[in-house]
Amino acid sequence: MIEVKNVTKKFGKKTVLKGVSFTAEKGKITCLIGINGVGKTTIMKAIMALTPINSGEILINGEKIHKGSYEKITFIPDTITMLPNMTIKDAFTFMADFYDCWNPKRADELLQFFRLQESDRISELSKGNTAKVNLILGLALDVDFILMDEPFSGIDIFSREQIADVFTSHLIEGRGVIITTHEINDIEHLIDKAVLLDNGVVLKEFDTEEVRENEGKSVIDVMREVFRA
Ligand SMILES: Nc1ncnc2c1ncn2[C@@H]1O[C@H](COP(=O)(O)OP(=O)(O)OP(=O)(O)O)[C@@H](O)[C@H]1O
Repeated sequence: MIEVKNVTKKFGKKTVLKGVSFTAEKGKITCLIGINGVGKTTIMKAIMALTPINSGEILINGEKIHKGSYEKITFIPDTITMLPNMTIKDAFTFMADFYDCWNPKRADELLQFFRLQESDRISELSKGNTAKVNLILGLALDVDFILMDEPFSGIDIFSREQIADVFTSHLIEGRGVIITTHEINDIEHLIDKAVLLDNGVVLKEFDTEEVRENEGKSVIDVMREVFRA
């Protein structure tokens, strides 16, 4: 489980996270939802210890993040980190050299799933295909938790649908996923937990199935209630 406990984060004088708490479980998809600039990426970076926090605590399977945690958790940013002149094959080789937990079989399976070729050059990929390669590089790591920053941002409907299909496939099963989005429509039916954020504060954290069954409400219904209150 990932536990984010009362985390605050300042950039200069600006407090961006104001006591953020929530949990994300293994085997579930947790979605951080909020408009641009509310602090979603900052939370992801804080979980990965890529940005220092001012107070609070973040635990991964009960432990503070340390060097060894990077074999348990990975972060897929919203831009690709590979060099543009690399082919997908080069990127896979780089990942295999760098990470002990790289799973080449799953990488190939994902490549087929997205109908991409190993010889495709990163610089020549469309925006949608770049997002897919980025996703493959994260999903092919055998880790417990996968953090994805805006995986659906700025890509066409068919690519979005294909990426959504991955979320319901065996390629993700059993792992904990945290996604950020400001656009819930495509993934509403996929997520197990929603964390509604505004201005560095968690307004509501809820189990989507529970709310659907007990209150007959969709995630969007709850968002309307909370964000428009
Ligand atoms: N390195 C930084 N230095 C100063 N301010 C920063 C830095 N990184 C983020 N911020 C500020 O922190 C706030 C939250 O940014 P963050 O990127 O976490 O938001 P977000 O919810 O992910 O937004 P988006 O949906 O646009 O990606 C913004 O006001 C942003 O300008």
